[in-house]
Amino acid sequence: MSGFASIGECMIELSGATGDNWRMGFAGDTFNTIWYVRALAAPDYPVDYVSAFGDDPFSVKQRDFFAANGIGIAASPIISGACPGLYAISLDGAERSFTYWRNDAAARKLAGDREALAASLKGRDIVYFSGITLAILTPVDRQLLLEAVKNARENGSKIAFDPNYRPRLWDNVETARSAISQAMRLADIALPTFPDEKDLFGDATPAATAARLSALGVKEIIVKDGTAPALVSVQGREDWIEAVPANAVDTTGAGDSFNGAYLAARINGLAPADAARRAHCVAARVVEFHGALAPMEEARAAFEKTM
Ligand SMILES: O=C(O)C(=O)C[C@H](O)[C@H](O)CO
Repeated sequence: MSGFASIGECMIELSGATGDNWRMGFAGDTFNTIWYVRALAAPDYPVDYVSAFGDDPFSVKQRDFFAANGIGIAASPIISGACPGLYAISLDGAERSFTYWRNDAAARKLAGDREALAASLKGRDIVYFSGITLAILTPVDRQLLLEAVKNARENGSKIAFDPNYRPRLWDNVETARSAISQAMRLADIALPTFPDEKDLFGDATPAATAARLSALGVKEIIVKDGTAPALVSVQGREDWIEAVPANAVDTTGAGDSFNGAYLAARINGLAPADAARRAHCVAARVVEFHGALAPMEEARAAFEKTM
């Protein structure tokens, strides 16, 4: 087994507006996470972003960007005539909100080719996906994806999952609850954010989130809570890991970078509580940049900083 696969949608991102001038980049929750895994795991550790792509000039630029940064696309299909989705970041102070243009994005077809999906997930140490990955799929494709993840797990991959609840992407709360719980039953590592879990499941505290996920069978649970301490709950042991102060300008990607740094640290052999400490350091640096992706060398410097 070797390598990390992250499944989902990478969009065109508009961030850091000065007046009407926007900076264009590429981002999307599961892509943001693989970006930080790429930055922080060993340089020869294979990482692939599993999605579906278009063939217009922006799709070509997107794939060139991945390749230039050492991120493969495994057997992801390239769909003729399709193009990527787009989102723009609005800021209220450093707090972000998103406007999306993504209904026809190529990524919505990521589970359409079962053989390609199975090939992309084959032999991975870790397969990662999120509630956004589930939300963008049709109900039929959502089940195909969950089946592919289940097969990967049965074949020895560890499954990591972040519910990353975005109410606007779901038809209704019941569907979101059911799909996200189904995914959690397949997860070895859960990386939820407390306010999302409170909204969706009514959890009263991060400890209640950890207890609910543990009852679903998850063994390694990290409950993020913004600038409050993260709860690391692993087989009965609980550690609360303090966040790191930051001069935040844009909180986009904070949770995703936490996940990427956490998973990279675990891949590099660190224990869960130490991995969460590193993850907080990286997330605190990421929010000091506009957009979801901080330069890899900045993430590395934050990750290596002596604690
Ligand atoms: O909201 C989404 O679907 C995105 O993927 C955009 C952002 O990059 C992501 O939410 C940040 O966590």
